[in-house]
Amino acid sequence: MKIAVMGAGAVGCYYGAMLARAGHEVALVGRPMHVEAMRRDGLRLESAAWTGAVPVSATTSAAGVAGAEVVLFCVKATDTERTAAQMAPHLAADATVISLQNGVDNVERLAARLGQVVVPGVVYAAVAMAGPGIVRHRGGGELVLGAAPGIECVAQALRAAGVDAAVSSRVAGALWAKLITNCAYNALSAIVQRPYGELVQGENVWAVMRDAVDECIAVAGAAGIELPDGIWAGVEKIAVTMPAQVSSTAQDLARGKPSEIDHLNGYVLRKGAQLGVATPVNRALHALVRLLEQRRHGHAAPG
Ligand SMILES: NC(=O)C1=CN([C@@H]2O[C@H](COP(=O)(O)OP(=O)(O)OC[C@H]3O[C@@H](n4cnc5c(N)ncnc54)[C@H](OP(=O)(O)O)[C@@H]3O)[C@@H](O)[C@H]2O)C=CC1
Ligand SMILES: CC(C)(CO)C(=O)C(=O)O
Repeated sequence: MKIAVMGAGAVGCYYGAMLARAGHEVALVGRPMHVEAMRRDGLRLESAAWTGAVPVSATTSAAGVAGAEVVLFCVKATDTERTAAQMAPHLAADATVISLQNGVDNVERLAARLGQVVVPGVVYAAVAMAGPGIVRHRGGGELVLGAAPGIECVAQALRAAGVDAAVSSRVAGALWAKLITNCAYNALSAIVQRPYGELVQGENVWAVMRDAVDECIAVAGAAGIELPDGIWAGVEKIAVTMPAQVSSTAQDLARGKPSEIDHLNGYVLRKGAQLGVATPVNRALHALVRLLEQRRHGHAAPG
């Protein structure tokens, strides 16, 4: 299968490496530092199960998606529109485009720019770039893909490559469940720059998380989303299974990069406003992260 990865970062390089290792033709579109390393040394995957380099083709140009049967769209939610516009002129009309991103609105925004169907994907992985052209797998890797024509074939290729990939007609609920977990942890962990295990020991932290989650559940209900059972239990589990983890929002802030907060708590408060559901806790968490982002970008308040 001819596969392109748009956004050669942690997620794109992980699934790209797994598919390339299984013999698929993989082309990655990414930043010069990673592209140069991949062209020179291949794409290196470091995981408990397997470590090594796989040959891939790599380019900094969005034209790298030309001719691909499957495109894994793996940029941050903040880059969706801009990247889609770069990719659109090169994309085959019958390519299967899969969004592997956090947030529930990427598919809609991407499809509007591309003028073609986009398949939602939920990513349950812990992966990070460990250097130019090097991706480190820390755990997980499961994918849930939305039901769509031809998608079972892609899921089969992923499974044969060692990725636990399922197809579900209830992917919207799964995406929202992930969004709700992000709304509970990401901003709090970013504001105090603390891992989850420590975070939840703070006074009233569980109560704040519960309030944020309840608001999200109310917004999802008003939006007609069928959530899976056990949302709060799933949220509680994260502090136990990942006590040493800081959120991706915390990592973005620490690196001075824009975070995805507008597509996490920010999305919930916009959707809540549209649907007449109050979201004061999500609004406060969003506002605090935005203030921190501005401070880190040099827009400090006078005095
Ligand atoms: N990392 C993880 O474990 C998980 C991540 N996710 C989600 O997956 C998505 C991707 O995350 P992740 O892989 O961590 O992010 P990364 O920032 O590691 O990867 C995205 C890469 O794409 C690059 N990029 C952005 N726009 C373009 C473009 N137009 N052309 C070429 N390259 C581009 C970025 O460069 P630059 O930074 O310079 O813009 C970056 O190197 C996010 O929505 C995230 O929330 C979900 C589950 C787990
Ligand atoms: C699941 C969680 C909260 C794990 O860190 C995450 O997706 C993130 O940090 O963005």
